[in-house]
Amino acid sequence: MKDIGVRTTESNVEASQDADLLVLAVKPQVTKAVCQELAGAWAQRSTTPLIISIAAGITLSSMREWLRLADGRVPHIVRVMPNTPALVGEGASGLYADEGVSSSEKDLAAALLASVSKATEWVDREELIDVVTGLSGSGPAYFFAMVEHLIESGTKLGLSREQATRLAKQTCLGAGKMLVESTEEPAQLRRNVTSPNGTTAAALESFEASGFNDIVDKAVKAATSRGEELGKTLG
Ligand SMILES: NC(=O)C1=CN([C@@H]2O[C@H](COP(=O)(O)OP(=O)(O)OC[C@H]3O[C@@H](n4cnc5c(N)ncnc54)[C@H](OP(=O)(O)O)[C@@H]3O)[C@@H](O)[C@H]2O)C=CC1
Ligand SMILES: O=C(O)[C@@H]1CCC=N1
Repeated sequence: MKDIGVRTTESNVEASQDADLLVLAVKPQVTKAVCQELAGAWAQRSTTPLIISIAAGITLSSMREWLRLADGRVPHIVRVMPNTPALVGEGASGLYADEGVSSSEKDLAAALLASVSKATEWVDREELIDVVTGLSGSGPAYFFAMVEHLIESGTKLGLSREQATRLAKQTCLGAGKMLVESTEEPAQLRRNVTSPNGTTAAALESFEASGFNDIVDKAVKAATSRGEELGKTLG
């Protein structure tokens, strides 16, 4: 971290001491304890940092309660939901802030997320952050699972694992690139691959017969509901 000028510490209090902005990136189960630790340490500060929380499910009202200072002041909080492709500068992120957050604070949060995200979407109701979590927060894992299964299928049908891996990964990357670079809708891109009575049609009919749409719908709902549940049980 020294070569990029970042100071590190294992103390939350020390890390937050002079901060104007604090990214709260601990697990939902740890968020309450960390917030309370910080609020206790900030009693003497004249200003508090802007908090950007990435914790799945944890609501603004819970965090406000935990971060409330002894004199009643409450730091401003923006809830965001990034995803792991942020690690390669290709993140997709959702953000929510209510009326207590100023427009310059919102701009700061959006700029931070935009530095690692290609899609940065504000939502206008807090509960939609759970939907963003179910779609794009958890979403990379859905595509990784799909690629894992494509590799297994290709291997079972006779390709070497290495060949199947290279073909599946590049197919995912190529399809992703077309999705973001093409002016055509995803459905049209799908139709372009699907020759009448051809191989793609056979695969898509198999997907449909296995209830593919329902599988995706249920999975996104399951992740969204889990976010809501985390908020209720840990709040
Ligand atoms: N994983 C993902 O794709 C996404 C995760 N999120 C959210 O990000 C948060 C972190 O998730 P994830 O990165 O998967 O979890 P990890 O367990 O990988 O990371 C949690 C981090 O918190 C640190 N930590 C644990 N306890 C404390 C503490 N008391 N004070 C300070 N730091 C602490 C851990 O350090 P150590 O390892 O030393 O214990 C670790 O570095 C969650 O709230 C999750 O909902 C949001 C979007 C996407
Ligand atoms: O699985 C999780 O709970 C976190 C939130 C979004 C992605 N990973």
